[in-house]
Amino acid sequence: MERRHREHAVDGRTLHTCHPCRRTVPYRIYAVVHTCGIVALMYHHVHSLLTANTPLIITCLLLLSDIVLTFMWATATCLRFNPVHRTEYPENYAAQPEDFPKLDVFICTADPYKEPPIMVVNTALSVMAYDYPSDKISVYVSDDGGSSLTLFALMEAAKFSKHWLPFCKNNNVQDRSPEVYFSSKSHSWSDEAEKLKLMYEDMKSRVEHVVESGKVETAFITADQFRGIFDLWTEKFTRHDHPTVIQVLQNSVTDMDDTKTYIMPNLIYVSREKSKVSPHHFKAGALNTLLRVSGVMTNSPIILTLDCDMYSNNPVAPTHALCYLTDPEIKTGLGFVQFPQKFQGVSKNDIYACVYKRLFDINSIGFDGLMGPNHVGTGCFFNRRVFYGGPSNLILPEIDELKPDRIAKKSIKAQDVLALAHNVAGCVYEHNTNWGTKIGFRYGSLVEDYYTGYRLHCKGWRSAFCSPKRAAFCGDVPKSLIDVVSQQKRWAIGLLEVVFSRYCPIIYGVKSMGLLMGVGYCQYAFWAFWSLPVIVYGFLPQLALLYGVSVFPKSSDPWFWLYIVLFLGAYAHDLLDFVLEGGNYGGWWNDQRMWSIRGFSSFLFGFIEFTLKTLNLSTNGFNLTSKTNDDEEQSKRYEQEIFDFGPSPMFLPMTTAAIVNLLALVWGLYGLLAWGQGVVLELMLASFAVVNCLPIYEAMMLRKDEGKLPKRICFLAGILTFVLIVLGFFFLK
Ligand SMILES: O=c1ccn([C@@H]2O[C@H](COP(=O)(O)OP(=O)(O)O[C@H]3O[C@H](CO)[C@@H](O)[C@H](O)[C@H]3O)[C@@H](O)[C@H]2O)c(=O)[nH]1
Ligand SMILES: [Mn+2]
Repeated sequence: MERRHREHAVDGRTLHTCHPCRRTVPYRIYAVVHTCGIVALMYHHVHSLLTANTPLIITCLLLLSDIVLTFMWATATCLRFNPVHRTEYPENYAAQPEDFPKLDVFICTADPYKEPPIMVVNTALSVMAYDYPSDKISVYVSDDGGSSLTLFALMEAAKFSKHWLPFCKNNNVQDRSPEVYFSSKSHSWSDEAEKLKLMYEDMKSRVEHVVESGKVETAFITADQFRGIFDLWTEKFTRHDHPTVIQVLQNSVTDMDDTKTYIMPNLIYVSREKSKVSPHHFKAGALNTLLRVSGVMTNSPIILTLDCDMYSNNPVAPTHALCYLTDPEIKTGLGFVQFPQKFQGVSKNDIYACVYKRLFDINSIGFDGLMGPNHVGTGCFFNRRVFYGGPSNLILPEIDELKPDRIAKKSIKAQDVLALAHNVAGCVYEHNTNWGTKIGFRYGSLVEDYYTGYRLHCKGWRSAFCSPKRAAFCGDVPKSLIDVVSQQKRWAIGLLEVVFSRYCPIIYGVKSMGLLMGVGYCQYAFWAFWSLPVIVYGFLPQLALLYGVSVFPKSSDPWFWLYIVLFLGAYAHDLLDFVLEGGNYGGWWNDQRMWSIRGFSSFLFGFIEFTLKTLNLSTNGFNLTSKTNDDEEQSKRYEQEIFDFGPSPMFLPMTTAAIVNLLALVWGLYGLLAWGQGVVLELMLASFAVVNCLPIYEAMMLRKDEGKLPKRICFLAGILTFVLIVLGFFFLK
């Protein structure tokens, strides 16, 4: 069989190759089989609707759920249509140091207490130390928390970098986040390393001390040039209301290490102006400010965006991206190169399914065979031009200094450059401009990453997925269930904002990008809709079982087998996707469990909050995911893979479902033994749910630790179960 293997070479040297996954053809064949199964199922539903031998409400709800499942299956199938794997050969990238393009790195942080400044420091250091000409790198840190603590930490980072960079480059260190390097046990320590370690610990304790004490004491400021800056933090300065602060902490033109051998990259602290009366558009707003500030100062053609918790783990990551971004054959239409988010410190079987294998790996290679992966917010190299209109229609910004192809020649410390930088970071700057609508990161959704990437694809830009063997970017995962479900609730709301906008992928997306890309994007957009089938299948058949009503075909009925085949097929397919992309079985099991947990919590509550927001009954913003884990008990539970619940109404529906399923199973088994007749499918479903719910029963009854399910939730779930059973009496009997 013909295998389409594509190879891209410049001057006879291969920069990257792309080949289709081997599973493509079997997947396509199976897709046809599964489609036939679904058609049959729909026929069956319509038939039961017409002949009405089960209560109407049951058939309707099941039909509706199956329509959602079918739609979601179709979206997944689009992304299984042509998955590809790419490889880059950074060693073949032959540019001389002076010919490397300039690179602007954006790092976002927003709260020194949820995102410890020492973490921001490590992220910044990891990119400053890239194997890349240092005079070409400019690191911009956006601080939406407007915190002097973060600024102080970055000053310390600048000082430490003068030792850290030479050390990494002389010793070819691979872990360029000092925290990771110094806590790893896998290498022997030279004297030099020991000395540096002390220096790092010293810096870390200073930073942590300052954060703890909540303010920067003058005694801590060692460099005279920075002494006056902290005076900006007056009484009136709050995180929601303050002037712009832009501070050049390191300048590649003047700063070198102590031995005067290495040039230091630019490091710039930016905290945009905030005022309670101007909307600031969360992260998208922060990134747009950085786009303009960096545009005024360095205007590099290539931009890397990072969240403060994603340090760079691979010193040649930028060269991997350059293999695509500088390839003359594809570069004009190439908008961005996306790396997957990878995580460290994940428990053995990833209990909360936080590595998001489907999101970051499986779907990405699926998209990559079409127009390219969606943007996931961090670890992404952009072509600056992408933010200014489609590949062939440039939209000019309001001032010449921001034109994407302008070459910035002036010093970043020049008075007029700094003045303009302050101006473009002001909170009224965007009024009556195209920022957020046609230029820059797009506003209007809490998932600005998904939304912006989507709009760029609609404009005709392509992207490439780059996943080197040594992970390029690593971050932390949330370590308690409440953090996980809250994060995903925010995502669900953001995605619903896209669905109910004029840019809904099912219409606008399909029109602009074609069927496969458009429907593929729906996989995320319609995420919250999963809650419907999850809830219906989690309650309805079980309640019916309690009243002896059978909603599925009996085991003697040929339709019975259709259910079995569709269920097994869908789950086996999912498992296969997972394992072929390097997952383990335990991880898959937890992933599918988290899927149903999300359905009962994040997605359901996302729907509710989105509705309230639309009706103007509530305003909810961007709730940061906490990145501190100083709760030792909690960390221990995470390592041991014990669920950590805690008090939240989001756990109520799933606790109720756990109780209902257990009751149904017991009742059904009793029926089977007592009367020798059983409703097999219902029983199978309930047992599957009960096995999935084991940690919930444990957390309700057997545990005493802080992470158990609070009594109040168990009690309410009991009441809710009772209510459902009573309701069932009226609707199902
Ligand atoms: O007003 C804000 C809010 C957030 N952030 C930054 O946004 C990033 C992501 O926030 P986080 O709380 O870590 O959210 P996650 O859910 O972990 O992030 C995922 O989802 C976000 C969209 O909801 C994307 O922006 C992220 O890249 C993606 O990793 C962090 O660096 C924050 O500092 C800001 O700069 N300003
Ligand atoms: Mn994050």
